[in-house]
Parts: sequence; structure tokens; C-alpha cells
Amino acid sequence: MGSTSLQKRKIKFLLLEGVHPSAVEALNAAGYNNIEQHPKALPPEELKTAIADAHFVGIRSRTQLTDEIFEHARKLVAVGCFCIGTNQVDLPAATRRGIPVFNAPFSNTRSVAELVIAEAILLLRGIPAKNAAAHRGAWLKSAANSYEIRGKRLGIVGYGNIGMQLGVIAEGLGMRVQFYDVVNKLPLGNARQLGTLDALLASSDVVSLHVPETPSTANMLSAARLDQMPAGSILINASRGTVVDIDALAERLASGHLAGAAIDVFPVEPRSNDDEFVSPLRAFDQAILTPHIGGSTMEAQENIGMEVAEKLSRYSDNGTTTSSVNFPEVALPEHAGSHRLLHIHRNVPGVMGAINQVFSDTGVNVSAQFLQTNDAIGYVVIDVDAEYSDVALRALADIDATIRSRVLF
Ligand SMILES: NC(=O)C1=CN([C@@H]2O[C@H](COP(=O)(O)OP(=O)(O)OC[C@H]3O[C@@H](n4cnc5c(N)ncnc54)[C@H](O)[C@@H]3O)[C@@H](O)[C@H]2O)C=CC1
Ligand SMILES: O=C(O)CCC(=O)C(=O)O
Repeated sequence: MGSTSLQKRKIKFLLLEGVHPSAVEALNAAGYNNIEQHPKALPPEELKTAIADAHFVGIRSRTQLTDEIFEHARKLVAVGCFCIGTNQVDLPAATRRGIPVFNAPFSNTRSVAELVIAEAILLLRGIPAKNAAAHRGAWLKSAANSYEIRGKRLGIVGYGNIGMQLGVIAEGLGMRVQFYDVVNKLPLGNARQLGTLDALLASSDVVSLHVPETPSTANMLSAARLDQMPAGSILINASRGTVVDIDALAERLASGHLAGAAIDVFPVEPRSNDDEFVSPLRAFDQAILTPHIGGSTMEAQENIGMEVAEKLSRYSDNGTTTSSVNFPEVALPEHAGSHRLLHIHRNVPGVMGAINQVFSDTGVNVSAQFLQTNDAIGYVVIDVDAEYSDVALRALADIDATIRSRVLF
């Protein structure tokens, strides 16, 4: 097991939003026991206090890590998103401070795809409305507007890890799968990529959204786009709440233009289970409304807990940044017998020359060096003899473009 510049018992992990206990187990197994846990997202003022002395923070989708919060997180070394989406983190603000952000890009994808399939089947049969009516004492035995999923056209918007899995499962059930993505993708099975979103919307019985929250996906399903969907079709959104115009959707459910919808994510979501869920969609029995639980299965959460905790402890132990969403990726070997210097700098000309000058001036022997850059920053890792690490670290910290530097013993 590697070690860090601080004693492990002094390294504080702040885990929010009920991150699965598997994360704590993985951190304990790596020797980290100083872990503060909260079952919910914290309001901004409480978050500022809790994060002030944290070296690592673990969040899910509710906690907003803004520039202002980072300003209060002076000791923060890395962020772990125990989920896929990282839109809740101000990534440029993290990058500017030399803070890598990690997530779990695969662990809950199957859970989302399964939920979408279940919803498509239920909505095509009109089950949500029949179920709600039965709870009120009504008996809606009828085949009118009830359809099999077999042979229906599924339009997937965003053919990434979730969209692709959904397509494979849907095809297994006999659906005809088509997708729209900004990137050219290899269609799995018999799926077809369509050239425009308009074409996809106009020719799908069920549309399911699987895009990230970005400026290009904001309000993607606007009133005009919803009108392009065929009369009687169905919309499913388990991506992000900003992607759909909810008021426009409510109008099209009211008019009957859309036969049903399943919505898991909302423009504004309650901070915790104690807060009221407010949405115009509550009025519609033909809408399945779920509390952002697309990825919330025991299997997914346990795997996510282990996966992200391991990424954080690996970064803490030996500097590896593999699969970080904002940082140059470096997969590092162990550094037994030497000290490891980590140097994070603004990616401007001349920094590598200055770093090499440090070692030429100080005569410190370098046993290994790794470098990776992205547009914003450079990440250099240098293994040196233990006795020289202090002097080299001081000289590296003095280089103009340095964001932060650290030594791992
Ligand atoms: N409801 C829930 O609990 C969960 C929600 N999610 C959400 O689902 C999203 C998708 O997840 P993955 O499939 O794993 O992501 P991914 O990154 O593997 O796939 C996203 C796809 O969307 C495409 N895309 C991006 N912008 C687009 C645009 N403007 N138009 C069309 N396509 C566009 C990308 O090219 C990519 O193929 C996540 O970003 C997250 O926000 C993820 C997991 C659980
Ligand atoms: O489980 C969560 O808290 C969020 C899931 C999600 O939306 C994601 O993985 O992006």
C-alpha cells in the first residue's frame, strides 16, 4: 500500500448524500478511517463548514460544488462523484485549483436501462393511469390504446453507455431501435443512427433521452420538439431535468398529444426525502414520476461505492488519475523506495523547461518521470530519492505557473 504526504489518519473524507457503505469499506481497506458521513446533501452554508477541512469529498447528483464552495475547500485534494453525471460540479473551477474529479461511468448504466424498458412496457399498456384509477376504486378493463412493445420504434437520444445498453435490451424484446447522437456511433445489432433529432422524434413511438446536461442539451425537448413527436407517442427522460421543457410536456399530456411520459429527473429536485416534490406533472396519472432513482439499485450503488472510493484512495496513495473527468490521465506504478513529487501547473509554455532546470540546478536524481497535459493544466509526476524530495518540492512550488505541488512518501 502506498502512503501520502499526510498521515492517513489525518486525511479527512467527507461523504454526502448517503453514499453506499461499500465506499467506507473500500476506504478503510486502503487505510483511511477519518470519514465524515451525511445521509443527505448539505445546504450551502453547512457544506462550506464541513468541507473546510476535508481532503476528499464524495457526492452524488444533489450537491452543487460551485466555485464559491471550492473557495471554502482550501484543503481539498480530489472530488468523487458517486454517479455518472458531473454537471453538479464546476469542473473548470476544480481544474483551476488542481483538483481532479472522478466519477463512476459504468456502474449504474444497466439499472437505468432496465427502468426505461419497464416504463416503456407499462406506458404502452396505459398501466400507470389504470393503476391510479384502480387505487381510487375505478375499473378500467379495456384494450383501447394498449399496445405490445414488440415492433414499436424506440428513438434513443444520446447513444452512449446507457443508450447503447437500452438499445440492445429493447431489440431483444422486438423493438425497432433508432438513435440520434452528435457523434457517429457504431450501431449495435440492427439499430440505425439517424442524422437529425427532428427525424428521430418524428418517427419514434417511444423516445428515451440519455444525454448529459450541457449547454447543447438544455431545453432540447422544447415545445416545438415535443410537437414533432407523433400523436399518441411516449417520452421517457432519465437523463437530466434541464433537457425537457416540463411545462410544455404537461400541456401535451393534457391535450393527449402524448399518451404518456416517464420522468425521473426534474429541473428542480427536492434536496432530501423530507422536502415536497413540486411539479405540474403531478396532475397526470399517465405520467410515471420517479425521484431520480434511475441508477438507484443495490447492485449499482454498491459497485459505485467501491469504484469511486478506489479511485480516490489510489490518487491519494500514488497520484494515479486514470478516468478523471477533468484531469490529464496518468496511470502510475508503485513508487516503493522513492518519494513521488506531484506537480500540477497551468499549461503554459516553458513550464517543463523550468521543471527540468530544478533538477539540473539541485542535482536531484530522477528515477522516473511522467507527464500528461490537457488544454488547461499539466500534471507531472517525478520519483526521486527520499533524501532530496524536500528541496525539490520547494523548488517546484516556486515555479511561476504552479497550481499545487505535493509529495507522496
Ligand atoms: N436518472 C439517473 O439516475 C441517471 C442519470 N444519468 C444521466 O444519463 C446521462 C447519460 O449517461 P451515459 O449514457 O452513461 O453517458 P455517455 O457519456 O456514455 O453518453 C452520452 C451520449 O450523449 C451524446 N450527446 C451529448 N450531447 C448530445 C447532444 N446535444 N445531442 C445528442 N447526443 C448528445 C454523447 O455523444 C454520448 O454518446 C448522464 O450524463 C447522466 O446525466 C446517468 C445515470 C443515472
Ligand atoms: O444516484 C444518484 O444520486 C444520481 C444518479 C445519476 O443521475 C448519475 O449517475 O448521473
